[in-house]
Amino acid sequence: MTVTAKHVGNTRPAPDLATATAAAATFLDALGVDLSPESLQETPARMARAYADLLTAREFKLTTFDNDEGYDELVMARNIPIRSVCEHHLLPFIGVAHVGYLPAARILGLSKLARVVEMFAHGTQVQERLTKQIADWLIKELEPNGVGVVIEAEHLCMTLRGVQAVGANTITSSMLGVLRDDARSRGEFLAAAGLGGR
Ligand SMILES: Nc1nc2c(ncn2[C@@H]2O[C@H](COP(=O)(O)OP(=O)(O)OP(=O)(O)O)[C@@H](O)[C@H]2O)c(=O)[nH]1
Ligand SMILES: [Zn+2]
Repeated sequence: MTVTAKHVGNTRPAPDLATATAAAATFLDALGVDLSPESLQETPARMARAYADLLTAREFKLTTFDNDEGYDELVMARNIPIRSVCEHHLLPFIGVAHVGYLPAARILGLSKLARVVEMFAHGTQVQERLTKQIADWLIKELEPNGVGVVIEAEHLCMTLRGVQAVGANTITSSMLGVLRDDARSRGEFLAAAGLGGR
């Protein structure tokens, strides 16, 4: 199965770069940014491309394999990079995701954990929703015995501007199935995520 933005509920049309470039020029001009120096002339177009890049997910092939060995312990990818933009300020939030699951009938190609994260991160997001969407999607598509997702991220809207809480980061988690209900499995997952058992 090829996973496209539509499969993860994103039905936005493809970016219209010409309109976005014109709008970026108007926006910067209204903020008093002088676009006349040669080095800034391409800036509205760069800005449009940069935001289009942040908001457009890459499709991928969801490769799963039969769990021939009956492997039923935790499979976990740690420190998957996250780059997303907050829906309130359109400023990036960046950090890492730790994603794990307890296999049942199928196991997932390992890179696909990072690809699922990337797919949901491309768009306007809040960290809580991003965390839950990744976990819910994996439960539905892979039907494992459990899923855990932890995200640790710095929100630039909170560290560069506004309250300017430099160094603050936010941790969210979503645990489903056995990883939610069984204290030992949950503790093992959270310890592997660097959060200690809880
Ligand atoms: N829950 C949640 N809040 C977020 C996330 N990203 C940004 N925010 C918050 O969204 C809120 C928007 O608050 P507003 O009061 O409308 O905006 P603001 O006046 O710019 O707020 P300040 O950032 O406090 O200056 C802020 O508290 C942000 O920190 C996120 O992923 N999850
Ligand atoms: Zn924000």
